[in-house]
Amino acid sequence: MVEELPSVFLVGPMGAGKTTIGKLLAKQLGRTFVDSDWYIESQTGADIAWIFAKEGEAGFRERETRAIDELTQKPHIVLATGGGAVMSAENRAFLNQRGIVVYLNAPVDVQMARTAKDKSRPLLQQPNPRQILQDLYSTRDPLYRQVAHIIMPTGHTYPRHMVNQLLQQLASFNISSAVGSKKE
Ligand SMILES: Nc1ncnc2c1ncn2[C@@H]1O[C@H](COP(=O)(O)OP(=O)(O)OP(=O)(O)O)[C@@H](O)[C@H]1O
Ligand SMILES: O=C(O)C1=C[C@@H](O)[C@@H](O)[C@H](O)C1
Ligand SMILES: [Mg+2]
Repeated sequence: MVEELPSVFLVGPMGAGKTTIGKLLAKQLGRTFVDSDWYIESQTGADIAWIFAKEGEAGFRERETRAIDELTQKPHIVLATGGGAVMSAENRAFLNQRGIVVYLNAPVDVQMARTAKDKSRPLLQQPNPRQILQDLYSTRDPLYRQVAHIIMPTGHTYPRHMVNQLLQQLASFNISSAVGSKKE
């Protein structure tokens, strides 16, 4: 972990709000926001659906580990990770040891509602996405918890309110807002 300016890494399932919250949090902290899914797409020159179709999930995971290794070495950023990033022990060590990890935790019903219309997540393009989200949650929830320094439920809270709550928790890790947290 970089002592002076630790980065904040957001983990959690698809639809938990990592990208949404991450962007707002970075703005409040005056930091650069990076999304590992977007970074992988920009490095590859192709979207995630294309990578899964051409290289399989295994190919995507190799790219993801390279991206997580690289991005977790950057100080002073807010990083939103892909929903499956915690599946690799190597990624978990990079995340847990190099910054403050926040687990954004949303119930499966909420994940379902938030991801239903978006076709960009290849793992959910199946006849029963709810079951897939449920199965992924069962496998991954213990791993998100294992790697996290802070756990925040996101299911029923507006993004701006979530960010204010998160800023309060991050203060105890010496991470503070550059522009001050706004009241709802
Ligand atoms: N706290 C919230 N309240 C209401 N809607 C939200 C909240 N957080 C996110 N959303 C909405 O849910 C959808 C999914 O959010 P987002 O893309 O941020 O999830 P994610 O965790 O980054 O997912 P993925 O792992 O697939 O990248 C978006 O349409 C976003 O606007
Ligand atoms: O939960 C997952 O395994 C994934 C989540 C997304 O963020 C992307 O990283 C990709 O669609 C895989
Ligand atoms: Mg995202």
